Amino acid sequence: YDCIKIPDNYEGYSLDMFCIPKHYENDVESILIPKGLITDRIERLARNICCDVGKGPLVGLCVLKGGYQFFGDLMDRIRTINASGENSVQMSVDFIRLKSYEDDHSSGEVKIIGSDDLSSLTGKYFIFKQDIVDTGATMKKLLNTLTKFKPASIKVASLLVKRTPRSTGYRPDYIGFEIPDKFVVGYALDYNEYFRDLNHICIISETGKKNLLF
Ligand SMILES: Oc1ncnc2c1N=NC2
Repeated sequence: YDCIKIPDNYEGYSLDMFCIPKHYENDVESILIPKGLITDRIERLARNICCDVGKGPLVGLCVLKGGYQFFGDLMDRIRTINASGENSVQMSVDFIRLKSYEDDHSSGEVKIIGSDDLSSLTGKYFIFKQDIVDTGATMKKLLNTLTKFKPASIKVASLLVKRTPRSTGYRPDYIGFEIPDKFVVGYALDYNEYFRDLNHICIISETGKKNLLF
């Protein structure tokens, strides 16, 4: 499947065109992807996934924290499709957090914490929901770690993929938008835990970067 490619020189929408919480109006440069566009794009991603997954069962794996908004919205659309379509897919969910090993040179694996029981993955179809794939390094490590559990198939859905020279070239199976190499926030994407309560995907301002540092 192809995805929506936002060009490098795209400036986004002015803050005056949409609603931004007052507490962020100085920390955001422009609106890159308004919430409504995200919602409509997710509806199509859900249809693509349902077409491919066949009879399932499907395990939806949410990579916290950044993925929770995308995960919730995508699973909601898949449920709607299941409720109305002629073929439906039984779904379950699991939530994981990732910690890269302290001695980061490690065997290209990441530590997965918080999931119920990864051995339940064996023989199941599954869809990862990732908020953003930047270099793709974490995703590759994660897939390394998970294939050990012999799932029937692993597919990855990412709302965003960054066009960056630092990319490992990893491409998820379902992508919402390909974006320029800029730091984006909102729709659960954070900067030092800020902006998770911002609906639209925005470009952070220089002021924001300075004010909201650790
Ligand atoms: O642009 C980004 N915004 C938030 N979080 C991350 C980003 N890139 N990698 C992680």
